[in-house]
Amino acid sequence: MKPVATSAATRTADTVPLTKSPAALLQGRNLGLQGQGRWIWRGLELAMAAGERVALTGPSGSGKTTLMRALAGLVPLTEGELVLEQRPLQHWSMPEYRSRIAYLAQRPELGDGDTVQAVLSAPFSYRCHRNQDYPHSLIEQALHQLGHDSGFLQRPVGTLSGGEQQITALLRLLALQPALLLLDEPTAALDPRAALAVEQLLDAWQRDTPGRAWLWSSHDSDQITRMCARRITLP
Ligand SMILES: Nc1ncnc2c1ncn2[C@@H]1O[C@H](COP(=O)(O)OP(=O)(O)OP(=O)(O)O)[C@@H](O)[C@H]1O
Repeated sequence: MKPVATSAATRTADTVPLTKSPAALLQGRNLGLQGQGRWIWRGLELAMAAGERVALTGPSGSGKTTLMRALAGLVPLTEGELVLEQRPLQHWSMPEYRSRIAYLAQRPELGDGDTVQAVLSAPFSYRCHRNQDYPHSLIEQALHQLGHDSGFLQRPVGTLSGGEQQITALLRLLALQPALLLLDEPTAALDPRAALAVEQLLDAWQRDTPGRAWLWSSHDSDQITRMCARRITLP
């Protein structure tokens, strides 16, 4: 894993040259994002292979959240190109792209009127997921692993704690079986025991199907060591 050289004016990240590899999952070339008249990051080169567990680290304000949002297609890049599974971003429909690469926000939006069950099953009514069935047993099993019974599914999301909202958002992503998870401080709102349960759940999710990968942002260096094999660091 050799860092790709960039000019002195640009930021660098740990990269792997993957252009021709059939296992290439996500590649970002010369990525740059401008916000309010300044570059948040620029000249980023990054690559992830199928099956990789990668950490995204860097000081507060270095742009980890904005990078994840850009990789997820939620924020348009100012410069650069994204290639997912050998296909440039512009050749994907956004719903299809977002079903392959899923972003878990630090403070996810769930609405406040619906139950957990309604939030989890809503994406399956979208056209892009019409060929997928809602995975009842996967969700039941995951809930059990996280220490909740099926009564959790009937809770109105407006009554959930921050940690419970994070868990609900994570389950919503896992139900759609993406290839790449972008996890933005996924356990920040959880107590240590619940955080460990989420780590175990994600570990099992990743091992379950070859090729599943994640990019995991956390300020907890012990967690990064447990959950990631290499890191991309923003300066
Ligand atoms: N939409 C936006 N427009 C302009 N600037 C933005 C926008 N979103 C974020 N920023 C700025 O980009 C910088 C990076 O923010 P970001 O939240 O990505 O950092 P971070 O590394 O995730 O921080 P933390 O570790 O504290 O969560 C900050 O200075 C932030 O104010």
